[in-house]
Amino acid sequence: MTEPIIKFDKVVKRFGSHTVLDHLDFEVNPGEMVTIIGPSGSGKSTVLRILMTLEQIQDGVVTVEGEPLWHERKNGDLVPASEKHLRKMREKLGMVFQQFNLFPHMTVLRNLTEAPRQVLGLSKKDATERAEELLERVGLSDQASKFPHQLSGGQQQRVGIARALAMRPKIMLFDEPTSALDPELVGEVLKVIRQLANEHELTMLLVTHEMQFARQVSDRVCFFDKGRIEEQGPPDELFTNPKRERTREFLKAVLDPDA
Ligand SMILES: Nc1ncnc2c1ncn2[C@@H]1O[C@H](COP(=O)(O)OP(=O)(O)OP(=O)(O)O)[C@@H](O)[C@H]1O
Repeated sequence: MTEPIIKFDKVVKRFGSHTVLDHLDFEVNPGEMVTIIGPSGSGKSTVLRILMTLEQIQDGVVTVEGEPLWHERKNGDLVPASEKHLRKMREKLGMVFQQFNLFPHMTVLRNLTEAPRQVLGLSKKDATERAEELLERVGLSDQASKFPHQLSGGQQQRVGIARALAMRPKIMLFDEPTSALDPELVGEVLKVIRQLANEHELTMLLVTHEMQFARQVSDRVCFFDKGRIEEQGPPDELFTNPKRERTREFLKAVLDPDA
């Protein structure tokens, strides 16, 4: 049996007295494309932020490629992770944010070369070659010398995807990557994500409100509610024949809001 590349084992996440993830068990297999859907506040983004080490957990264990993320093994025990361990683990993951989060004062090319040079120690030539190849993949070869504010939202988000890919992560996390975009710009970003999913080289975890897209590209859809997975399965099953009442209510509300 394949070992999961991501595993949440009874993970608890609280903000003050508010429990956002309640003993969450969740696994993703290598090369899998998993979409997380669910109501606002159900903890979807928190799952990604924990994986990106942007949020700490209060209980349970998260493992990435079989190694604990927030802990280190010392003499057979799990102890809180050092900054060095977190840095090493973080290199396995890339994240694309809702608000793009590009460096505003750097050109598109520099946005892509900065981390590979600073963090991975690539030469300027190698980082530039890698960046140019990625810009071609996301259809932005002619925009390399522009600054982010000179691009449309859809183009900025494609730079955001290329920038995350420039670090050659094994896992890509997408946090509602199209929700800040004008409707006519959503398609160009989904097209790039679809290409990546079709290549099957990366493990991908996508939080989205784009239900049709989730249905088309995912290997598995997880419906989150109140910090737990209420239901999960292949998209055709979950969308056409949801087993849980809560899933049915949610899908009805988002797919047929006027009914
Ligand atoms: N830094 C924080 N401090 C306090 N509460 C937070 C913080 N971040 C998130 N929360 C709370 O945690 C809960 C889950 O947030 P999360 O962003 O994971 O939800 P979500 O399912 O992604 O929702 P949405 O679809 O609206 O983005 C929410 O109730 C939110 O208010």
